Amino acid sequence: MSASAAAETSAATHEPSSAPTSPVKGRPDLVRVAARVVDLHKVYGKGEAEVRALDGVSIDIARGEFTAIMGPSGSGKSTMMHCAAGLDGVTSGEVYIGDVDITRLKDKALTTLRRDRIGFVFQSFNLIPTLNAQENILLPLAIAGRKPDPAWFDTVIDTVGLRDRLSHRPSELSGGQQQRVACARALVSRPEIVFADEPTGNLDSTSGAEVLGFLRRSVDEFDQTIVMVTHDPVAAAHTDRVVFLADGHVVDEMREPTAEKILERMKRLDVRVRPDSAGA
Ligand SMILES: Nc1ncnc2c1ncn2[C@@H]1O[C@H](COP(=O)(O)OP(=O)(O)OP(=O)(O)O)[C@@H](O)[C@H]1O
Repeated sequence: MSASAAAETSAATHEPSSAPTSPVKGRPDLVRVAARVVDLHKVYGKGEAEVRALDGVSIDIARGEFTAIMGPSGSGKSTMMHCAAGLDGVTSGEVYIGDVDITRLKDKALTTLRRDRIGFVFQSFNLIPTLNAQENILLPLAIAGRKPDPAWFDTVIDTVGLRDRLSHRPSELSGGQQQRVACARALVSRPEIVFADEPTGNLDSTSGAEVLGFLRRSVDEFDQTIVMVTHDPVAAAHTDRVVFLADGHVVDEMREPTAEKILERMKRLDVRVRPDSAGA
């Protein structure tokens, strides 16, 4: 995705995240759920080249929780996140953001929903090189024709610790600082949910810990909902809940995760996926 497209999809209203909480008719359970995928299937290719990347995945993402999606390489993590965030179409199944099944939306409505209700953080930051940090952070709101809430902007800037870097361009910032700009950009519009795809994948452990600390604070202090795809058990240990995928299926989940417990679980998944490594 281009940086501008990423910025556009990050744009959102600055209404608080409580926006659309009315239950789907007959589905009062959806009130507590920020996002939900139901029996999701995603098939790439045809015939001999067919890959069943997701094979009946159902996950509820509770409001105000930090959820990690983990699993071996090729297990379907990125596909799941892209389908859940409306960046990719599904083969079958339902995907709810709040109470809206986004698989039923036409392109324009889907683009608007992504812009107004979802924040994105990508591994590669996706900042606009010619804009300074403040302009990057505010770009999605500018594209949406909205003004930032000054008090909320201040809160976000202080939380990510970027106050003295606002006039710097991305090339003048460290990787960790750039990712904090990207996090601020995702959060300044108060989206209902933030999807983060390997947000610490390009960072050293210190910068990664800073970014994860910030994401954690945004959940604890601002009631943000975050879904993060990661390979890193240390990163996933910052979350409330880890959902494990293998071969396009949800195979387990863990609450109050620790890096040790996650590592142990991942080892068993790797053995399942690659039986040859069982004795290794
Ligand atoms: N555009 C595509 N066309 C064909 N196959 C694809 C495509 N995208 C993904 N796949 C396949 O779908 C399966 C799931 O891929 P996905 O990228 O979701 O896995 P992942 O768990 O995110 O992997 P990784 O940890 O390596 O990033 C893999 O077998 C992959 O090769």
